[in-house]
Amino acid sequence: MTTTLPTQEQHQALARAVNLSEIEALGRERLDQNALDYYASGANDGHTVRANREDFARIRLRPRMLVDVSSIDTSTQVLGLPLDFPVGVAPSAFHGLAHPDAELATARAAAGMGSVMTLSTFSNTPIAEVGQAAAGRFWFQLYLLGDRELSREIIARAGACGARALVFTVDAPYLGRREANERHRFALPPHLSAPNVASREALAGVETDTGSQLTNYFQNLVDKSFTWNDLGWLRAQTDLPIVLKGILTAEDAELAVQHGCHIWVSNHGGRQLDTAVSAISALPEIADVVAGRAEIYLDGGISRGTDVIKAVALGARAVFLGRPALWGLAAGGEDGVRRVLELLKDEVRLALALSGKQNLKEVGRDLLKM
Ligand SMILES: Cc1cc2nc3c(=O)[nH]c(=O)nc-3n(C[C@H](O)[C@H](O)[C@H](O)COP(=O)(O)O)c2cc1C
Ligand SMILES: CCCCC(=O)C(=O)O
Repeated sequence: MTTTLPTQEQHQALARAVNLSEIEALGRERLDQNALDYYASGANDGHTVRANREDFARIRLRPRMLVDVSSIDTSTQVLGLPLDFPVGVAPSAFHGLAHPDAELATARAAAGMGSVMTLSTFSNTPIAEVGQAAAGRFWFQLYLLGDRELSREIIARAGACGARALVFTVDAPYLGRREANERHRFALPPHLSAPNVASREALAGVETDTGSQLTNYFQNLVDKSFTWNDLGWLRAQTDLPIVLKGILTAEDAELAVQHGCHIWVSNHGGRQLDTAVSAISALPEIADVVAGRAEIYLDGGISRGTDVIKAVALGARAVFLGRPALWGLAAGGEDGVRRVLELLKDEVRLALALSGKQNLKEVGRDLLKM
């Protein structure tokens, strides 16, 4: 396996970056319009994309003083997998738009940092190769396809390649309308494909009459009729823990627990239903109803260590990064994703120390002024 090393200049720029938004600026510079539209966009007016960030900033902390914080432990476990800090990489399609090493770079960075990567069904790299690069530190994200037989094969392959969990995305029976992609007629460049689901030819043949190639491609492939009643079928396909990604209400969280699933609170980074609640504002009612019966994760708008500890305080066991990982990947491949994770890990440690907490177990709702 080859690795494309960052140039000296990229390496230095990454090392100088002091926060995730500086890495975002470096990443954006390196992307063309097609990729930038795809990575950055939210659905419609982008209200939910902004709310994800703003609602984190609105929550204020109640730090405690005169605590021995000479040693801080940021570690946790997700489904029995030890993490050095409570941050993983969320699934995102097409890492090849950001960097030639694509998902391999992301997987290596996450594994090297003691994190975990979630591999999208729509990766540009086959599951088997990513599984090797991730050294056991990966979950597989499933889009259930209309073709059940192919879905069954993909689920089996993920398990055989070492995935530790199946993350079933439930908020996207259709793709939300990302208007920048429609306007600029998004298309996957000819050198990239989605090897887990379909050949390059299948993708190239898709009509682009709505503007974005993606909308039609996705619509043709994904099962839009799947309901809670069908979860038994999914359960029968795998022994892996199942995590439902895209839960935003206490009602659905209760159903998830009743079906033996874990819960990933998410609005898909504001890319699906615009004006849906922010992820962090949905978390309290979900944590209350779940009451420890399942693990809870969250993504959407994480950019600071204080965001991470706020989510932990409200009941998340770990949080996941969508766009920030992609900006890092664009800015410098494996090096760039590693830098994103490193910066956030350091911020989590400092946020804990300045809050008067020695470890994540001490982080509860009393840390927050809502
Ligand atoms: C470019 C892009 C592609 C995505 N692709 C997928 C995907 O294939 N499957 C999925 O479940 N979620 C996908 N998501 C949603 C992310 O997993 C995650 O929910 C979201 O990005 C989190 O918000 P953040 O970007 O603010 O961190 C994608 C997000 C982005 C930005
Ligand atoms: C065709 C892949 C869709 C990926 C996705 O979930 C997103 O763009 O948000």
